Amino acid sequence: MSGDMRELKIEAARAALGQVTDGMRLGIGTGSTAEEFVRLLAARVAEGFSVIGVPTSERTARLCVELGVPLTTLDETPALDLTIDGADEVGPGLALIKGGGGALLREKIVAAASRRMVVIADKSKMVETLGQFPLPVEVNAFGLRATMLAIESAAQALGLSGPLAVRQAGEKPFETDGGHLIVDASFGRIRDPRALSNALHAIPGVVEHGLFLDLADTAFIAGDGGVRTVGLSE
Ligand SMILES: O=C(CO)[C@H](O)[C@H](O)COP(=O)(O)O
Repeated sequence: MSGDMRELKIEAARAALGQVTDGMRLGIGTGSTAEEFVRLLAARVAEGFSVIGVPTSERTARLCVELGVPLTTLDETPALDLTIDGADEVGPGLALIKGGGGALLREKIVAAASRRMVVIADKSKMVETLGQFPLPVEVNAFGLRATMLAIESAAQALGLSGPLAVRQAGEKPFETDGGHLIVDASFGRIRDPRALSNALHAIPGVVEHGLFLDLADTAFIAGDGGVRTVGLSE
């Protein structure tokens, strides 16, 4: 990652930190941008700021522990004030593609348990139509081929097609924190994300997918001219 790109992620994360107030119960996202947020948050905690966080992945949990950000679980704290997370794509109406880091299931559970979700990203993530980034679909390993066929035909019924790839981690399939697999679906432009979301949810082997609809209310998008605040109407 170039230094400039990292700087943009830090700027977006800093803007999101401005939304955090003392005593908040936070959902803490996954990925390189969310990790910049954790670093900034940890510095505030070291100054005496009091927050408690639910991490959206084991990776984020490890970083929080290392940097001294207090953690809880969603079972102990089932209602959160604010989730801050990155995204792979940010489309109109703050529809998102997430799951590039493989944490989409916990990310969606945590975001849905939060009163608000704020997205932090650099400008490269803003798109007119979702789908240039392959859509991650978390699936149960049982019946993988049947599930992939079902995904293919559900997509086809919506006029979508393209290769499906089981995500790999070196020689082996990538395994999520929940012990599932990820199928990355390169459908191209997804003109009706809601229809695709519903169709994927109807497939028994699909655990969850990376379309985040009606979850985020604000995005802080960092570009060369500074950080742009994007609301639901944009
Ligand atoms: O959804 C995610 C992880 O599952 C990440 O938020 C997404 O992949 C963006 O990551 P980064 O900030 O590293 O670009």
